[in-house]
Amino acid sequence: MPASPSQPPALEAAIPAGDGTAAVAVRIRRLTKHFGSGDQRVQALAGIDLDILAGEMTLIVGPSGCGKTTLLSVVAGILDADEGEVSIFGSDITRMGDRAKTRFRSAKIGFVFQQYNLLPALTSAENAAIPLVIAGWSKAPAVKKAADVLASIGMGKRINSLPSQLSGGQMQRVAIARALVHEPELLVCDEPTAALDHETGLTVMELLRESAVKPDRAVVIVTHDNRVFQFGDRIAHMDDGRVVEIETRDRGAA
Ligand SMILES: Nc1ncnc2c1ncn2[C@@H]1O[C@H](COP(=O)(O)OP(=O)(O)OP(=O)(O)O)[C@@H](O)[C@H]1O
Repeated sequence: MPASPSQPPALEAAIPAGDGTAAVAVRIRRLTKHFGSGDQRVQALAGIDLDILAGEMTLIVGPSGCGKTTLLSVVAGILDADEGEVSIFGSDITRMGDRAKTRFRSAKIGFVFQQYNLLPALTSAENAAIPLVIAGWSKAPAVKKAADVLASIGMGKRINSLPSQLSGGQMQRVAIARALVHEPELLVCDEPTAALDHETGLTVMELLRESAVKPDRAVVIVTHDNRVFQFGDRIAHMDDGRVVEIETRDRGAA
């Protein structure tokens, strides 16, 4: 169980040592972030130290308001931290200017959200092709590659469907294809199963493990859903803006 927030563990306890073989994909040190000021001031991140390893799925869990989404947003370069370091495969995004960060984010990071955020007038393949078009690909090869990714995740018969013709689980598959199409080094997911029924949520987590966990890529998932904890290699428990415990799952024995 997570430690009590009144008894924060020693810094070393919050940093997984790993077995020395896995590369650190995301190195987070002394990360702080607050919102508001005066009476309204909220310390959302109170000094996060965490290593996220390549080749693993790391889950970030904890009670509502503990800072999970804030942490994910800073790691994804969507939100600026107050202080601290976030190095993604060696590049410290907290030191980048806005334009460099936007470029870095488009090239290196894929996103999956609770709401699928698909464009309603575009087909599955066109939606999934968006990161490639943003990266400068012309439409035909981008849609072709997106269709191949969709086919690889069981959506081959749905490449020409509009979002309104898809179930929630199918829309989330399209969102996963869109997140993976440009082969990002880091995949971040915010509550990817929250809008899905239990069975579909498990299928989406299995799909994320199969398609996204690779030796040279890291996957980070914020979730409330304790039914999907079994899919994580590492579970970082947060409370009150801190990482209070890291659980390691031996998936080889699972
Ligand atoms: N834009 C904002 N303005 C003001 N306060 C904010 C903002 N975003 C988050 N907070 C506050 O920061 C704290 C951490 O919020 P955050 O959304 O990161 O928590 P969470 O663990 O993701 O919560 P949940 O599980 O409910 O989504 C909370 O107290 C929240 O009210």
